[in-house]
Amino acid sequence: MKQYDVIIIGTGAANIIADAAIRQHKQVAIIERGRFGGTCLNRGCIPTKVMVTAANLLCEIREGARIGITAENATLDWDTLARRLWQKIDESPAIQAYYDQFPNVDTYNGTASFTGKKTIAVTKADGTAEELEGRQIFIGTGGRTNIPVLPGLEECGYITSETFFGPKFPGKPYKSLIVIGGGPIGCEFSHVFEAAGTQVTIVQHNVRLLPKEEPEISAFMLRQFQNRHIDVRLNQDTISVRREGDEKVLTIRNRTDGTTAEVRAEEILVAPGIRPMTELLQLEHTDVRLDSRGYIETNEFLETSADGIWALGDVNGRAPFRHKANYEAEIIAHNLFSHMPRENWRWAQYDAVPAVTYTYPETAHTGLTEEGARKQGYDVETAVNHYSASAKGYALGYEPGASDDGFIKLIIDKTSKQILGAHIVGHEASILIQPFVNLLMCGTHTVQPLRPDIASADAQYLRDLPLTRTLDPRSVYTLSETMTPHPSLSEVTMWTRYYYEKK
Ligand SMILES: Cc1cc2nc3c(=O)[nH]c(=O)nc-3n(C[C@H](O)[C@H](O)[C@H](O)COP(=O)(O)OP(=O)(O)OC[C@H]3O[C@@H](n4cnc5c(N)ncnc54)[C@H](O)[C@@H]3O)c2cc1C
Ligand SMILES: NC(=O)c1ccc[n+]([C@@H]2O[C@H](COP(=O)([O-])OP(=O)(O)OC[C@H]3O[C@@H](n4cnc5c(N)ncnc54)[C@H](O)[C@@H]3O)[C@@H](O)[C@H]2O)c1
Repeated sequence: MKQYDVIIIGTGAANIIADAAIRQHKQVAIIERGRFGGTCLNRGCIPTKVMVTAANLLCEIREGARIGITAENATLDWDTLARRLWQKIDESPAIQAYYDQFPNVDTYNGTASFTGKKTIAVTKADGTAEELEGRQIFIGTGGRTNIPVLPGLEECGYITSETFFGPKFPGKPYKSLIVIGGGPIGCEFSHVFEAAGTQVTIVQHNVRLLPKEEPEISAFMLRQFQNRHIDVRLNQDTISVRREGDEKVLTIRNRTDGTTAEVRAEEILVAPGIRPMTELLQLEHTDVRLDSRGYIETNEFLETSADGIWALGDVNGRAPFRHKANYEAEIIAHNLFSHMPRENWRWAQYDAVPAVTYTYPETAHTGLTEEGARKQGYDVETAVNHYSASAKGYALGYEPGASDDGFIKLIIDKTSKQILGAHIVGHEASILIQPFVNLLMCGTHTVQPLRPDIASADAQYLRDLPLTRTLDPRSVYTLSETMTPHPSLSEVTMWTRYYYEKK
C-alpha cells in the first residue's frame, strides 16, 4: 500500500491545500473521480459566468435606448457562446498535467472510498482499485444536484447543471425550458436562456424567487423576470412529468389552494438544490461524523470528528460558494503547511459569507438579513437607497419609481450604529457589495468554537487561550483573507498577496 503525507480527495478548492503541501515537499496524492478543477471550472461558476456575461450585455443593449444607445436586432450567438465556454472547461486536463510534473505528487483518476481510518481505495473506471494510506486526509468532494422524486421524470429525461455542461449540452438554445427551482442556479439559467430567445417557465417550491435574499429583493427579481416574459410559478409542488410529442409536460399544484396546472416545454432543467458528495466515501469506516442532511461536520479549523481528517467546501454544508471553499482551503493551508506557530493560526467565521446571484441585474448580500438580525435580538433600523438617487444610477438611466430601479438595503444596529448586513439588487451588485464584506470581516475577532465537541489538541489549546486575530483594514493580507465573490476582484486580491510575498 502506497504511503502519503497528504491525501486530497476532490480537485476543486482543495487544490489550494495540495499546492501548499507540495511547496512543503510533502508526498501528496490527489484523487479525482471526474474532471480536474471540480464544479467551478467544469460545470459551475466559470461556464455559467461565460453565458451570463453574454446575456447581461444583451440585456444592457436592449435597455440602452433610455441613455441614447440603440442597436437593432442584437442577438446572442449560441455557437460563439458554446465555443468560449468549452474552451475554458477544456483547460481541465492541464490542471492534472500541472500536478503530474511534481516528483512528490501522484494523481489518481478514480473514486475514493475509505477502507479504514486512514486508508483509501481508489476505484478506477475499469473497476481496478489501488489502496493508499495518508497521514493527513483532506475531503473536498463538493455536492451534486439533489434530484427530486418526481413520477415520470426519469422516463422523460431532464438536464441538470452537471449534464448540461456535459453530454446534454444543446447545439442551439431550447425553444422552451421549464426550470424546476428558483434558487441561484434556476435564476441564472433562466436569465441566460431568456436572453437566448427561449420561452422559460420557472416552477418554484418556495413562495419567493431567490428566497435566501431579502423579501424586497425577491419581489424585485420576480418583477424583472416577469417584465422579460419569464413565466414564474411560485409556491408549487411538482406532481408528475409526461411526454406529449416533442414536449415534456409537468403537472404542478399550488401549495396553498391545491389547484393544479400544466406547464410544457422542450426540456426540463432540474435545479432544486444540492446534496453532499459523501455517499461514495464510505465514511462509516472512519470516525467522520455527518449531520442529519449528510454533510460532514467540521469545526472552525475545518477539522472533522476524525483525527487527521479535514473537510472543506460544499461537502461541509456551510454556504456552498467557491469563495467560501477557497477561504476554508486557505485557512487549512495557512495552519498546516506554512510553518506557522499555533498562536498565528486562522479559523473560519461564517457570519459575513457573501453571496451573489448573477442574474440581470445581480443580487448580492453579506451579513444578517433584517429578520435574522431581529431574531438575534438587535434593535434594527434599515436604510434603503435606490440607484436612481445616485449620480451613477442616473447615468445608467434609472428613473425614480421605475420597476427596474434597483437598491441597497442596509441592516443597522440602532444602538451601536454598526452595520449588520448589506443587501443589493442592481447593476454590478457583485462589486458594490465588496466594501461591506471587508468592513464586516475586519477588526479583532476571538476564536468562536463551532461544534465544540470537535477538537484536536491544537484546537482545544487555541480555544482555551483564547486566540484572537486582528484583520487590519490596511494590511495587504486582509484583502486575501476576506471572502471575495466577484471573480475579477478575487483574482486581484490573490495577485496582490502573491506579488507582495515574492518581493
Ligand atoms: C451551475 C453552478 C454555478 C455556480 N456559480 C457560482 C458562482 O458564480 N459563484 C460561487 O461562488 N459559487 C458558484 N457555484 C458554487 C461553486 O461552484 C461551489 O460552491 C464550489 O465549486 C465548491 O467547491 P468544492 O471544492 O467544495 O467542490 P467541487 O468543486 O465540487 O469539487 C469536488 C470534486 O470532488 C470530486 N469527487 C467527489 N467525490 C469524490 C470521490 N469519492 N473520489 C474522488 N473525487 C471525488 C468531484 O468529481 C469534484 O471534482 C456554482 C455552482 C453551480 C452548480
Ligand atoms: N452565483 C452563485 O454563487 C451560485 C450560482 C449557482 C449556484 N450556487 C450554489 O449552488 C447551490 C445550488 O443551487 P440551487 O439554486 O440549486 O439551490 P438552492 O437550494 O439555493 O435553491 C433551490 C430552490 O429550489 C426550490 N425547490 C426545491 N425543491 C423543489 C422542487 N421539487 N420543485 C420546485 N422547486 C424546488 C427551493 O425552494 C429553492 O429556492 C446553492 O447553494 C448555490 O448557493 C451559487
